[in-house]
Amino acid sequence: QGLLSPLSKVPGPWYTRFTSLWLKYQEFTANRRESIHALHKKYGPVVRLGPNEVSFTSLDAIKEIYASGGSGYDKTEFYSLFKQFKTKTMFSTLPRDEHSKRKRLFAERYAMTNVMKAKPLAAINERALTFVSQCTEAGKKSVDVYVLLHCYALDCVTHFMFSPGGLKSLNVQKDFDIMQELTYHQSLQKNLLEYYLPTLAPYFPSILHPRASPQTNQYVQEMVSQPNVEDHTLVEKLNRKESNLELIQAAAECKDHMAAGIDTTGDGLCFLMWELSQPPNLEFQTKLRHELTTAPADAPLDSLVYLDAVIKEALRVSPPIPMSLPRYVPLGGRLIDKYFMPAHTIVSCQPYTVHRYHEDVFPDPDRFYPDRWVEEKGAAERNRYFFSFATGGRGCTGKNLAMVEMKTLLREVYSQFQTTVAPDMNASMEIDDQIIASRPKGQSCKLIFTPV
Ligand code: HEM
Repeated sequence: QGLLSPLSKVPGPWYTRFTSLWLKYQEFTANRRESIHALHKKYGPVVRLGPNEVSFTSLDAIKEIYASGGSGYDKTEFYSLFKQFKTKTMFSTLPRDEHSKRKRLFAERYAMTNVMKAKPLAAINERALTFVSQCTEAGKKSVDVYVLLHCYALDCVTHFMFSPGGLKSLNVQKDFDIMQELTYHQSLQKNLLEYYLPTLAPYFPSILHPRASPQTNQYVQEMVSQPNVEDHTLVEKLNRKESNLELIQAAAECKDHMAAGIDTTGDGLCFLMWELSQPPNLEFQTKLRHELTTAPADAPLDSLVYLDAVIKEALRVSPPIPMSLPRYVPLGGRLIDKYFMPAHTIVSCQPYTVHRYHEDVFPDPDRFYPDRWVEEKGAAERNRYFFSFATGGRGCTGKNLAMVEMKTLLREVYSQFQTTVAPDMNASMEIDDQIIASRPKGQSCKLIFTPV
């Protein structure tokens, strides 16, 4: 099969024709993303990862895999790992038709017009001010922003879904416990075992099962049956009769969005503030502060172009979901980047590599350099290659919410403070891969906030 397969023309190490053991080894040792990236550097824009798996980097491949026909190809069983309360959610629905029915429920809630309504905005603003007051209170002492940013992201997303029942983990201990339950866990290998041995998984001893999150489960279940929720919230929509969801399905969706919204936004902001606090990058902070302090107080978030550039650059260099987003080639097979892929081949692109491979689009790609986003020349091309939120019908539902959360917080912080790396910061900020997302390895990022 190795030599006769239509995939035999795809470049890659010889052993990938015969076995997927190499790839599985990289996955279990949390090295999948880096090793795929190294293969692309050695073999080019298309590489074979295993007998039935190929990785791509080009814009044509991205469009074909993730956006052809609107939602691109079906997801693989990998996504079944992301069920909640043993129930399928929009994210873990594999076939595209079934997915688009469910998606219709969410589109209006996550649209910018809903996110920007007075009530959801007021909740985000209030949380950003609480974040800032904690930085002020710390005075000259260091602040662990890794912790606070996860609290901020959790508080914002739960307010959006459940107001008035949103969490206040930034300043309420029992809510903080929920943030901890969701953030500090190590389930990569356990999730992979469940993925590769699905028939044995029910018989695993409990130590091999991914983490449980009892406090979160209880909170979400209480929130979905909460009376008198505000009009803009997600749960208000999910609980409508015409939405046709059982209570457990609504709870599963909400828990999924909570999980999707905490580490991504939290880690994205954390990598961003860490980058901005590096001594050579303080000049970018100065430019950002200039934009924020010279703009009128009521300037719309979208008019702050340098703020947008800083966020895009942070999400480009350290995408919170940096790893392959696997899909199946549909019946009949498809031609992708001139290679014929038979039906059911697993194909993917990984944001980490998409953002680094094309040096004509992103010169000096490992460097954090926000100014590249404000250059007019090449702007359309850069935006086309920006893949942190994926693309097409299965791209990030929460993108608008995440952008508004990030912009609101950064506007508050960088118009009032300069941040620098704290002398007692010794945790690693290396990208540490989880099952699909990543996080800073040391799970701590200490900065000093100096009022300006
Ligand atoms: C900086 C922050 C964020 C980043 C970088 C991000 C990134 C992504 C990416 C790359 C995907 C596609 C994953 C795949 O195809 O496997 C995705 C999907 C998704 N995201 Fe986000 N996300 C962020 C914030 C959020 C927030 C705040 C929410 C919700 C409140 C959210 C909810 C979702 C949902 C529900 C999906 C599944 C969409 C579907 O299956 O149709 N995300 N996100």
